[in-house]
Amino acid sequence: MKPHKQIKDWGMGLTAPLIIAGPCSAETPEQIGQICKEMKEANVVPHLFRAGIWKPRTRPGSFEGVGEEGLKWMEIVRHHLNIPITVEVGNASHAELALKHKVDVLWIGARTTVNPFAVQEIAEVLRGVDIPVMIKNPMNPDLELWMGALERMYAVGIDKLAAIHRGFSDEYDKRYRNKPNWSMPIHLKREWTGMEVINDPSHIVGRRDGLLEVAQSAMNFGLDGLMIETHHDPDKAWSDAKQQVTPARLKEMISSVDFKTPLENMKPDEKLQDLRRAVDHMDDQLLDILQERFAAIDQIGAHKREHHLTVFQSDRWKEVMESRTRKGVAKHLSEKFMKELLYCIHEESVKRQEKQLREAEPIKK
Ligand SMILES: C=C(O[C@@H]1C=C(C(=O)O)C=C[C@H]1O)C(=O)O
Repeated sequence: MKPHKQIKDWGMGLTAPLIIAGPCSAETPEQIGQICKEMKEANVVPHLFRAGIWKPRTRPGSFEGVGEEGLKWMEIVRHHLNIPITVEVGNASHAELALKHKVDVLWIGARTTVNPFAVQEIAEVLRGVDIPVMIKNPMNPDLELWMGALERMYAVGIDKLAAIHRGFSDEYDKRYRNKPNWSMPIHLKREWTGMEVINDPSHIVGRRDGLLEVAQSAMNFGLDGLMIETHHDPDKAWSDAKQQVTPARLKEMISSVDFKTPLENMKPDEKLQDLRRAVDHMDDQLLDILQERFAAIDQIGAHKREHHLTVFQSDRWKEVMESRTRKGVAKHLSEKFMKELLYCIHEESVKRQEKQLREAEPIKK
């Protein structure tokens, strides 16, 4: 597959870390004008201005966005700040209207990403159009669905792509509106080389406090930008009042975040090179040990075949799991990590042994 175009190649003078800010919803032309004015005064002009035009609300009856009219107000942003604009599109007609009003960048929200029909319909409208699209993670932590939406865009010729991590709904963990799952963006970056992932702390936290902490974690993990909902009078906002910040606060936040450098295009220094050589050596040792362990597992498998024993032995497995987890925890490895590691090793052991049995004794008909 030919590589997609990263933010720096979108032809808009943008670079990562990308800062996207603007209100949850466009409300009135005055509101958009006031936010722009305060951004300018606070000297915090984002790279990309966001505004929700159509709001997917959980239940009908609350403010559902101003619709097409709001797209006309985006001219106000161009006039005051002269920066590109991004809006969310949730269906084909939104996409048509956004193109008609020359929106610069589109994003697809979490509630749309979960639905391949809707994503495909939007993709059909965008077929052959040169416009960047950002895809928010689906509501549930399903990497395939997230990748699928990016692939649907890529398949119709949209090669200017980025993803947005906005967290996942979690009915038990009330610390967050949408709990971050840092493994997901990292996994996406591993699966799709060069895919940039913007972080959306506003939807993750759902409140003003705690935004900075999440934004910093995103930068520590190596994410590629921040989308922060910004309103001149957050408490009076027509949607998401609790999580929006003023332009002045946005400025403080952006100044306090420590934007880290990805090493990708730089030569690591001597110290890092030495430490990585040590890690390379230890990984080789780990592999040698694993090879020896699986050789022993194979011998146990041969013994089981001879004595007609099942491969899975629950008592032994329980003992292995409990004792190794205890030892690992004593060595400051987390219990979760120990369990996942041991599950993975055990799964491979029983699969190898079962294959041994199957191949040694083909089923006779
Ligand atoms: C190796 C064995 O087979 C399986 C694999 C185990 C392991 O990987 O440690 C433990 C128990 C069994 O489910 C065994 O029975 O000892």
